[in-house]
Amino acid sequence: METEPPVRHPDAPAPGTKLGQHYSRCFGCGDEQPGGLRLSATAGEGVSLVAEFEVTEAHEGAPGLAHGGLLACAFDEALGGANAMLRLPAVTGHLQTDFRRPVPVGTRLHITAQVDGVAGRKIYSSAAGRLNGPDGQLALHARALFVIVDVSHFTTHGNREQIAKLSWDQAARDEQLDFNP
Ligand SMILES: CCCCCCCC/C=C\CCCCCCCC(=O)SCCNC(=O)CCNC(=O)[C@H](O)C(C)(C)COP(=O)(O)OP(=O)(O)OC[C@H]1O[C@@H](n2cnc3c(N)ncnc32)[C@H](O)[C@@H]1OP(=O)(O)O
Repeated sequence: METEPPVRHPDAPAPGTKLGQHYSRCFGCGDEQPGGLRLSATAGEGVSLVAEFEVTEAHEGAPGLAHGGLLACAFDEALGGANAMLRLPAVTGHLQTDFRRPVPVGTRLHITAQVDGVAGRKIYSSAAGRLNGPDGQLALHARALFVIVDVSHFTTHGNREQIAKLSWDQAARDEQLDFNP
């Protein structure tokens, strides 16, 4: 697949900037979603970000170990967040996750996610997850395809009442929807 290198948007948050939640009820990053992952993300260099979350008992699959689907969710969130550096609304079309090491409850999972290339509406991304910090053991690797969508994707298919409750500051900036942040 021929891709163009991703171009960091001039208004993308500077590297090191903590990214806000894009939606308070988001299972990945929202603080009003009980049992959610509460992933916190920081803008990285280029078109990338760094994200972390604490694996708790709410995330168990086997006793004392994280559920694989929840770990995939964390990657979906982190990879989706990396699109904020392009400042383009996009949704996950395809997500594949390699589980290389078990992730125990109590781990702080450290995720680096980056956009690798863009082809028309298609955004190709990858991410790695390490145990308890940037130099920790590699536990997961993921690749994803995101598809750039119009805002009407959310207004047509989403819940209009919940969308209407979003404040303008949260929903838009510079006459564009503000996707994280
Ligand atoms: C006032 C408004 C306020 C709004 C507030 C919003 C707040 C929220 C803020 C920010 C959101 C960020 C949220 C982050 C959360 C993490 C991300 C998620 O979990 S997203 C949820 C999971 N994903 C879905 O639900 C997608 C469901 N799928 C679809 O809707 C469609 O299939 C879609 C949009 C992905 C594509 O549909 P098409 O009809 O637009 O386009 P086609 O032509 O089918 O695909 C375009 C290209 O992509 C390829 N493609 C699509 N899916 C593919 C796949 N699975 N594998 C390979 N290629 C695929 C196609 O082959 C095509 O390629 P060729 O242009 O022909 O080269």
